[in-house]
Amino acid sequence: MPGSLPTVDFEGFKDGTSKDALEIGQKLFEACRDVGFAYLVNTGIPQNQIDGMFDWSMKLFALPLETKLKARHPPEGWKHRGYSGVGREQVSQHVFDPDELQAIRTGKFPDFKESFDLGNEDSEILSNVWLPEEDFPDFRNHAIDFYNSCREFQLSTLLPALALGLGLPIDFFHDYHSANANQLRLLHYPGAPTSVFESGEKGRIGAHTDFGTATLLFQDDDCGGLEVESPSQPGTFMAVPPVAGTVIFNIGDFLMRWSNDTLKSTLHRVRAPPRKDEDSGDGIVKDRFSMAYFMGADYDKTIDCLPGCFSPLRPKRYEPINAGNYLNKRLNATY
Ligand SMILES: O=C(O)CCC(=O)C(=O)O
Ligand SMILES: [Fe+2]
Repeated sequence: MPGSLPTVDFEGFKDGTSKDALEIGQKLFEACRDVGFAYLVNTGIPQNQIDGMFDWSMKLFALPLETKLKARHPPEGWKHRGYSGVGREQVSQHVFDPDELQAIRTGKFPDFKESFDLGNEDSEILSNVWLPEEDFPDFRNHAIDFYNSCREFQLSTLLPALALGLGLPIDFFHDYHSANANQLRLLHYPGAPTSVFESGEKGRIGAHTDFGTATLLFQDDDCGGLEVESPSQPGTFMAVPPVAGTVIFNIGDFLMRWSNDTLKSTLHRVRAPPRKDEDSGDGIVKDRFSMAYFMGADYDKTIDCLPGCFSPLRPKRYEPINAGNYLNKRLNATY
């Protein structure tokens, strides 16, 4: 078991009809019930594509701010598309001019990160926001291909495995995830002197739960800093270091509610990695890059407690709810 999370290996899952596939589903279910997080291996998402997307992400965030702002995130909180500058989330005003950026650098905003969001390229309601092709040629194609690889794994393997693990028909979740309402977020946490993280002046991402169905999280091999709340000791966070060849998976609040709280949407955060023993001076905490693929349910679907997750002894805790209403309410709250 790398680190402190369970590992689920999808080798041999194929079309999901074998006994091995059922066991994989059960293992995934147990991880989601007991921890809400797992390391996944053999997802079929090509490693060279993951590495390549990290390279694109690094190049994107290294562009001048004026260029990145050509793909500025729309002002509506629910339209998670395009570029958000450092400090944009959590605050209500735009903070894009250099003086304000300096204010952020000197500690006005605790979440020290910038991000770029994209989703279904064919969506009419929620269209992608790209940089002009001449400013950053080929990025668009690569980002869409990577999004599609994540979606392929989600539909061909992950959701079927989850359905099997919950004792549901293998295609149960497909009807609720057919509209391609997912989001890929590229994240960059700039480096800074160790002391500003230690003093609490800056953070990376505060403790939160994700709010959709589930998330695939890719973190760069180098930095570390992701922490997940311990299932046995609430309030205590355990380090979830990067492990080569794995993808991190976690449940979101929407699926937790749908499962009558059988599956856990677990608190997690990113902090600066701990200071190394030999580093007694004011060293620099490295930049960190990560990519999160948030799976979202179709906005027009209404969900009721999953079959098998309620009984006379464990009554339904929640009313049926429309996915669009639920997700929009949550999205608007963070921006
Ligand atoms: O950067 C990370 O590793 C975590 C990101 C995250 O939890 C999020 O964006 O919801
Ligand atoms: Fe998260």
